Amino acid sequence: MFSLLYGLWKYLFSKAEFHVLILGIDKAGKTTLLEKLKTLYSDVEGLPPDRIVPTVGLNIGRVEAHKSKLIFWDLGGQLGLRTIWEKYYEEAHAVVYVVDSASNTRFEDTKSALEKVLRHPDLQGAPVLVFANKQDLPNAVNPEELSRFLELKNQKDRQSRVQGISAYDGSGIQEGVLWLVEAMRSSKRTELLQRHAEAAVTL
Ligand SMILES: Nc1nc2c(ncn2[C@@H]2O[C@H](COP(=O)(O)OP(=O)(O)OP(=O)(O)O)[C@@H](O)[C@H]2O)c(=O)[nH]1
Ligand SMILES: [Mg+2]
Repeated sequence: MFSLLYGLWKYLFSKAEFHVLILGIDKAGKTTLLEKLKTLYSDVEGLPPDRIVPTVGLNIGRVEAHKSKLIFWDLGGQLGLRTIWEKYYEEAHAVVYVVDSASNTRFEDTKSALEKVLRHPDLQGAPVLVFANKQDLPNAVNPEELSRFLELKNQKDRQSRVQGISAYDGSGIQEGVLWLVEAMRSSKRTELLQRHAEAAVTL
């Protein structure tokens, strides 16, 4: 009886928890974004951009947004560090892929790294939100153009969206996060991860 009531209580009142991977090649602005997310969605003031260094390990940010707990994992994007990304795929509900919209010489690199991420079987069905970052720069490519270049429309088994943002001034971030939470709430992958978690508790 207790477990039934506890289950009902949990269902009604506990907040859904989602793991979100922040990926993208080096210097895209992933850690700057993570720190901005902390400022926007938690009591903790994130680090200012001039105190952020290239990521070698893992940065974690826990925030609450739209009645959900979001745990962001930010990994390093340097070529030699990208092999670590896949260790986190299995447990991720979704991917935020950050692109430096003002660095067109690196668009091919960013596109092939993204394609590799989305091809991986451990990320099957995971919604992907591309943040076209650095929109504050005058030479930034707009999100529509970037979307055409990345050919995300070809993604049949997942929800995807490209959103223009600036991790400096925060513009566009909340709009993107709202989309992401809704996408995760309705995705089959979330159901699957939930079933895995329940099975692990029963064992
Ligand atoms: N103009 C502008 N610069 C940005 C923005 N976001 C990040 N940057 C700058 O871009 C550079 C790289 O930012 P990081 O956040 O360290 O990039 P990263 O993707 O975490 O890089 P790695 O950790 O090496 O993978 C820094 O000089 C930032 O200040 C932005 O929205 N606008
Ligand atoms: Mg970083």
